[in-house]
Amino acid sequence: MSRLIVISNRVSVPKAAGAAGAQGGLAVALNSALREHRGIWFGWSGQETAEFTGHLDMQRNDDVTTATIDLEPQDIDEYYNGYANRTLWPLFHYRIDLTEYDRNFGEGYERVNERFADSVLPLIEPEDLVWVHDYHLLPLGSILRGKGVKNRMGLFLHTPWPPTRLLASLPFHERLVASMLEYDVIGFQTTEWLESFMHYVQKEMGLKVNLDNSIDYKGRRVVARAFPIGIDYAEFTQAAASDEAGAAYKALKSSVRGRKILIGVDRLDYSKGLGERFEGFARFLSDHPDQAGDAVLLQIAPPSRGDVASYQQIREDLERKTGHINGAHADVNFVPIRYVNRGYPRAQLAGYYRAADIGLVTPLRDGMNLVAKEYVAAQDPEDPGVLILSQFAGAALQLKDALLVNPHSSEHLAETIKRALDMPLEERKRRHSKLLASVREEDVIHWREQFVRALAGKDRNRDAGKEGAAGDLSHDEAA
Ligand SMILES: O=P(O)(O)OC[C@H]1O[C@H](O[C@H]2O[C@H](CO)[C@@H](O)[C@H](O)[C@H]2O)[C@H](O)[C@@H](O)[C@@H]1O
Ligand SMILES: O=c1ccn([C@@H]2O[C@H](COP(=O)(O)OP(=O)(O)O)[C@@H](O)[C@H]2O)c(=O)[nH]1
Repeated sequence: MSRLIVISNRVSVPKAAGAAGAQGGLAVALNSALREHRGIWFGWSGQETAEFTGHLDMQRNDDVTTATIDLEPQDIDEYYNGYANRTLWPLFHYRIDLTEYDRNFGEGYERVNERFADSVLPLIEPEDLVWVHDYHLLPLGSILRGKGVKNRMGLFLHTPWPPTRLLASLPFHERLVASMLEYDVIGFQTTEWLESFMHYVQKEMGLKVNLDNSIDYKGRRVVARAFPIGIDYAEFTQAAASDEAGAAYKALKSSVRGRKILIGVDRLDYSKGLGERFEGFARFLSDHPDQAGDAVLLQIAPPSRGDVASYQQIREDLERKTGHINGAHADVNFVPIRYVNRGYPRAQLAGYYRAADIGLVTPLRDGMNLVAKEYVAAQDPEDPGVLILSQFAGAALQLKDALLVNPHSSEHLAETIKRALDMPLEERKRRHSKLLASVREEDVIHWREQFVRALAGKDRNRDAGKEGAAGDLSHDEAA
């Protein structure tokens, strides 16, 4: 088995994982994938240093070797807070109103990608498979090729890929996409994002997409496919069975005194649709005064990317909105929205998920959304809660037995909350067993195996026409 060199913006040391609580889905997924492979996980330490030195901090924990570098403040500003999270993140989540273009961000992004390439280069051996993650590092493969790396290299994008007309608003978009075509494999979460990418390369670059999902570019062949990420089902269900989960379950249940519980768990990010969710819940409270005192929404929202103005803004907006809704609907011994700005370890989350009658996962746009899958995995199959899921989350393409909603419509959200609260046990069980089968089978191990197999070049030509393959598309007409 070839060694894996995994490269992502952030590296999370496994010992700390779970305890920190505020980590996103990427860290959760990669920790578990790396435990299975010999190899190295390389990226930014999350720390800053006065001046960039390129010093590699190597550590081995829990069978995962990590190699991290510190970045200097200008790098963090221009690359992470700048081009990654003020330009690409909003654009990739269809928010061109929030997308900022600044020449310095672009330069910082390229400089940090160069720094990543120079630092990881000595760690790459000839037979290694190189697996790069996410929008922070789109040009890394092309920079490594320029430095002589001949290894098989793949990119997996954890976010959506935007429609061509939106992407065309990004200065130098052609150069960015052309750099991605230096990878051997490009993976997306869903066929929807894959179709948008294929549309771009055909319409903007005039390239032909072959029937086996490949694109021929400058004498090389690149395969693009959908690989929907999953949760570490075995690890998660073990955490869900722990004493910590049991204690969290009991504490939450007893605190609501017999009321129904709705739960949301999201990084504090405008893409997660928290404001719209609160509006939908408020509408439910107004439309159903008879049930209004019987339901509590617990929203866990650890702060994220707090140096970026749009994240400061969403935090302020949500504080105002929560205060307003609670002011209008609270009683002396009852507050309808419990809004908590901190992260929790996953075992504790598992207990909260299980205690909740409804999982409210309503992003306006999301690459996948692992919280939706964790909510399903945490339920009691004999008395499961109901998952309400945004039609715009990548997860909606797999979790079709959830109650799918349009998160922009407070009316639709309110009606769906009512429907979920009134849903008979038999229907809850029927829906849950189908959701559970998908979450259990399409787990993170399946995701990793599928991607690594494609990266190793073992399934070329094999997947045309399968679910998730570009063979699903009409190549000239994909939108
Ligand atoms: O590292 P941060 O800036 O704190 O952000 C956390 C992660 O957020 C994003 O997660 C995405 O990956 C998930 C797993 O594939 C997916 O379920 C979710 O829909 C995505 O939003 C981001 O893409 C990661 O790079 C960040 O680490
Ligand atoms: O307090 C928290 C909030 C979230 N998470 C984890 O962070 C991940 C969020 O992943 P998701 O794909 O839903 O969204 P992302 O944050 O990556 O956009 C999930 O595994 C959550 O269990 C956590 O451990 N503690």
